[in-house]
Amino acid sequence: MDTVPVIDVRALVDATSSLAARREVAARMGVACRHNGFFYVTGHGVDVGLQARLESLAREFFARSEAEKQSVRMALGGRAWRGFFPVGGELTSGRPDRKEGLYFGTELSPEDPRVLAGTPLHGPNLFPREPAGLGGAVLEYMEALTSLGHALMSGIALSLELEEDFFAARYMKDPTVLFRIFNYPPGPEVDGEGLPVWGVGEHTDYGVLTILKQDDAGGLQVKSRKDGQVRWMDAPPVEGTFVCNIGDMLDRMTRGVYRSTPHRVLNRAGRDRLSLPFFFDPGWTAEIHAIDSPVLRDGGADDHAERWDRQSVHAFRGTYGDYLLGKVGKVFPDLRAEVL
Ligand SMILES: O=C(O)CCC(=O)C(=O)O
Ligand SMILES: [Fe+2]
Repeated sequence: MDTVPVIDVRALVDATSSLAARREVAARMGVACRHNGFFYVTGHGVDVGLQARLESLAREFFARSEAEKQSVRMALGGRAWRGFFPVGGELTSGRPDRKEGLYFGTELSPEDPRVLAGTPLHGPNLFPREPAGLGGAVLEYMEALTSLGHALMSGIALSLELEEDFFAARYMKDPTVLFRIFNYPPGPEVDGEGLPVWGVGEHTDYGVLTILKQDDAGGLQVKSRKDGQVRWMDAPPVEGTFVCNIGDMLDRMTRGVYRSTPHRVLNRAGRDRLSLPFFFDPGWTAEIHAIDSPVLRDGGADDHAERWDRQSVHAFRGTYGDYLLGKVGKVFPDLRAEVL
């Protein structure tokens, strides 16, 4: 399998589908998850008009002046960790990425007990005043993608011979939802010292499932292993699809049978690249455990020596909130000191 497979997930989204049809989709997802952990989805039912509106409003935002964009800078979002960061502001893999972005998450009122208690990454969003419709479109999109996330997780549960609501019941009753909009400006592929300048450096995602909308610029690459050889393969834009990939927590839960696969971005299009990753992850206080299932008895080998961060997800004990905080603190070192 040298390309990222395209899977029609209509049966998972459609409440009237047969169990046999859902199992068939799940089986395809299972193959993709055991292989590279990446697949495209079609038949997802997310409104095309909403996607187009969001994309165009996002482009409008990034085209504004730095000063306007800074009016919603992340430091103003405080512990909720929301808002704008400029190009070079995020260090995914220890070095500054060539991207700017907006961070969003579940909209919580300042009176929510978790916000009152000062829980990091919880709070109201920091929406720009202009373009005026952006905040509303983001909320609508997050709601649509949350439904899709539940549908896809039911497929992943079936693929592991678990109850369809396994993840919904145990981990995602109150999922941690983070949503980002990134703009990758064009630029030279190497810096003054000849080192590559990534849009996003090599990394794995932290949670369970990422659902990514990318524009037509391309540049996303997935690390693949074949006969012991590492190869970077392209995950090019495919009209009407989302790219899905699994994160560290599903790797942990499946004992490494479903691997969180490293990926990176290099914008070679010579123009801006827009991408919108949606992270559908376990509840903040959910304790992450390996799933007890015959299918997962012979888990994959511990891979920490080969991982980009040299950490073992299998040695991790704690809640998803603990895991996530450890990671975000590293990618925004300045902000960490300021707001956490
Ligand atoms: O922009 C992309 O295509 C990928 C972004 C990504 O990997 C991430 O945000 O975790
Ligand atoms: Fe990622």
